[in-house]
Amino acid sequence: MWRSCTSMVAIFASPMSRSILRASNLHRGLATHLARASASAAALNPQLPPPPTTVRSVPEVLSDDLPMISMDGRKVAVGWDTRTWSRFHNIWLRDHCRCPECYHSITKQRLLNTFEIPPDITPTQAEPTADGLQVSWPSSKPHISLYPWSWLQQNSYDPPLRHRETQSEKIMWSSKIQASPPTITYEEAMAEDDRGLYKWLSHVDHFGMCFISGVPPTPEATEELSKRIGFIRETQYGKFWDFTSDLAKGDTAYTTLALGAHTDNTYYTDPCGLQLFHLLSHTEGSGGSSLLVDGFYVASILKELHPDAYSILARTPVPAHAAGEPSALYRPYPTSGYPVLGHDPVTGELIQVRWNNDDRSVMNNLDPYQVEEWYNAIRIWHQLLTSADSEYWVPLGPGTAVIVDNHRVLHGRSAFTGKRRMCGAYIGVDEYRSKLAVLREKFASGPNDASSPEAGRSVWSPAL
Ligand SMILES: C[N+](C)(C)CCCC[C@H](N)C(=O)O
Ligand SMILES: O=C(O)CCC(=O)C(=O)O
Repeated sequence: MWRSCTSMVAIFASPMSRSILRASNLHRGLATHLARASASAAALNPQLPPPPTTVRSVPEVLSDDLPMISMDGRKVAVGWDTRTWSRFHNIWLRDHCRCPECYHSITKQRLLNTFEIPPDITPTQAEPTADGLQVSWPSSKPHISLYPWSWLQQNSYDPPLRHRETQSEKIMWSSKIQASPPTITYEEAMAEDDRGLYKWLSHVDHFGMCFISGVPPTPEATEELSKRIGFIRETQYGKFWDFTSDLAKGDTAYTTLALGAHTDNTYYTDPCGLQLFHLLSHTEGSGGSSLLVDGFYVASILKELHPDAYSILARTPVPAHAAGEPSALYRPYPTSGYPVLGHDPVTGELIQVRWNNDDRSVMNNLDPYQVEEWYNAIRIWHQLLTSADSEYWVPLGPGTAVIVDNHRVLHGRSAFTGKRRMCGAYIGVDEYRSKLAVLREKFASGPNDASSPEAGRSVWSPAL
């Protein structure tokens, strides 16, 4: 039902965007159109990171068919097959020795003093063994390092053999996702074996959001649910929030006004990673429906249809502030802010959307020759964000919470009347990603991960 390619796939796309995507055959096409568009965007604007690099895959090493090894004085080359060799600098290999003398097996910290390695260090021997590449180093007392084959393949840099941090599959969505939104039950999320928690965070990782049904309609239960992921991030709004339209805090969220699609915390250097909402009650009035928009989906359409607009949004920093509380005046550092579309400097992939037009400060860093171009770009961005194809309107209610990836999915609400009580919490992006990484170790570690529940995290874990 859902298809994916290496990094992003548009699903639940509507006719307009689907025709674009179908034109180039979804599987390959999306990756192609994203790569092509990022290549064109990068060509337009050198400040953009390079488009995603292509990587080769190599055969798994079998004990009866060990790689070839050669040395040239500065590097050790490993021949995976006749066509594919990886070259590792001697100093790089010595620096990455993970024997108990060089690397703390519990804390996973380097013990070796990198700066005592002679710049021209050269192995006395490098040979293939069933367990990996064994390198003997010259020293007053012999030092032997062993590098597992899978670790060398994972960390090959000349050439790159696979994405170091394989970008997990992002399943992009339009308003069509209302037919079958990612959902888990409260029981699953709270189950102590963490399988449901892993399912929950996997949905968030793939979709950028997930509903939780069957949540007891209380702030206490909602807070406990939030804490299943990690500690709640406290801000000027408090820790766990339980709010209504009383301007208890100096922000329009604490009014009855409509809020357009936005991401929170654009005024922080480090916007929160996740945001959980649970509508506890709404009486004596109407409206207050919730809005969700997949910022990655909209950005992929912007890139395809308006690469110049994408490019200027990817490179123009946007200042922001939270100044409604007398005791607080938040601005990001540097105060010039960050672009609407943030990219991984290594892979060139889109990794963050930062957009809140209400919280935006004075645009006093614009290139005078690009002022109208920037406004044209945000106008197109806004048009795409607010199209019927993009907007997923969902009336929340007691018992159903929703969590969103605040780096990808924009949220908002329609104006309302009456008494409306919303509660929720922020979770930091690193707390979210750490919990997901630990759950992946527990439930999805592959044969090469070298970690195990019994032995614990290996010093060769691909995450280190
Ligand atoms: C979530 N909570 C109601 C506590 C605060 C909302 C803050 C909204 C702020 N304008 C922003 O976009 O970050
Ligand atoms: O009240 C709502 O439904 C959402 C409020 C909001 O957008 C926010 O708190 O960031």
